[in-house]
Amino acid sequence: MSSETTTSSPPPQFSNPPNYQFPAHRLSHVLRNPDKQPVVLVACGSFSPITYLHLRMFEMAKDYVRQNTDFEIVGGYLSPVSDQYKKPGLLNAHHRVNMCNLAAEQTSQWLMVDPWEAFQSYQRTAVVLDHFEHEINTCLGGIAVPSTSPGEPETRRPARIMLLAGSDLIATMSEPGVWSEPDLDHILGRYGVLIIERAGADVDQAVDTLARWRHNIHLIHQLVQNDVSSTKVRLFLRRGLSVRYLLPAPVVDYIEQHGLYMDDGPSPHSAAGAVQAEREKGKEKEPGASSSAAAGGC
Ligand SMILES: Nc1ncnc2c1ncn2[C@@H]1O[C@H](COP(=O)(O)OP(=O)(O)OP(=O)(O)O)[C@@H](O)[C@H]1O
Ligand SMILES: O=C(O)c1ccc[n+]([C@@H]2O[C@H](COP(=O)([O-])O)[C@@H](O)[C@H]2O)c1
Repeated sequence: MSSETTTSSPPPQFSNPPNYQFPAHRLSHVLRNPDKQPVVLVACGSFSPITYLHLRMFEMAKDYVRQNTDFEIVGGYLSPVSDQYKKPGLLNAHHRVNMCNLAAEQTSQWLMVDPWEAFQSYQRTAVVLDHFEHEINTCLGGIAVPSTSPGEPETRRPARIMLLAGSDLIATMSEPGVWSEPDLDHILGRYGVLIIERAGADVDQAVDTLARWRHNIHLIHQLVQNDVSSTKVRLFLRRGLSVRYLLPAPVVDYIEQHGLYMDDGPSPHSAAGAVQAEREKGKEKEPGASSSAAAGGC
């Protein structure tokens, strides 16, 4: 087992949202190349709404990893943040998760959406990465490595969990008071990060400040500059402008169907849509039920 995935601390206790099941339907359970280290990419963010750029981040990371590292990507996850993050423009988690699912299932062969952090209290990114480590390496037992010679038993190798983020996020890591020092050490020292260059964020300065973890920070340049953001998409929608071809078509259709992002906050439309979304899933909660998180086992 590599040092990155070994821990001496006691196993973490996680609280799962009600009826939670870790999505692993697209995880590659067997490593294609036994000489490689399996890696799972995790993108944390608001995804309000998800754009093509969020999806492109994974493709850029895939190319980078293939060309520059000894990793093999075995899974990619979008992890939408909890409603408790309370960022302006943050739509109800049910809608954000639904839109991410539409985008992942209908435009990609390998991306998955983990609703674990979305459907509960706010979880720090360090804890989110620990959750993936727990699900993939403890509960699922890591990734199978095919034997290279006849008679040799199959072995299992822990997947390395890595954060995938835009350079604006890494820039916040050197802003005082945003991230705690132990969390930065945990995220960058233990897991590592793949950073997609983003116009307007001074990535070099950010990485200089985080120099002690430089070996675990991979910078990926955008060869085709794309500065679409969820903020711009929300602005377009408020002004009645088209967002088609900035987002996957099923996401645009979903936004139109539910009348989302027509004003600054959660609109009566979107609130009604959220209740409807809950009903459709047959999981409408009783008042106060949100605190009934289940203890997270395997
Ligand atoms: N155009 C982009 N280039 C590079 N990274 C991006 C881009 N858009 C989003 N990201 C990254 O995607 C992740 C999730 O982002 P988030 O959901 O906050 O999107 P956003 O477009 O920045 O949202 P908002 O505009 O609401 O702040 C973050 O790591 C962010 O840096
Ligand atoms: O864990 C932390 O301390 C922490 C501090 C700042 C931001 N984050 C995460 O970073 C993501 C930022 O998303 P956004 O939309 O604000 O760019 C979101 O998933 C947050 O939970 C996490």
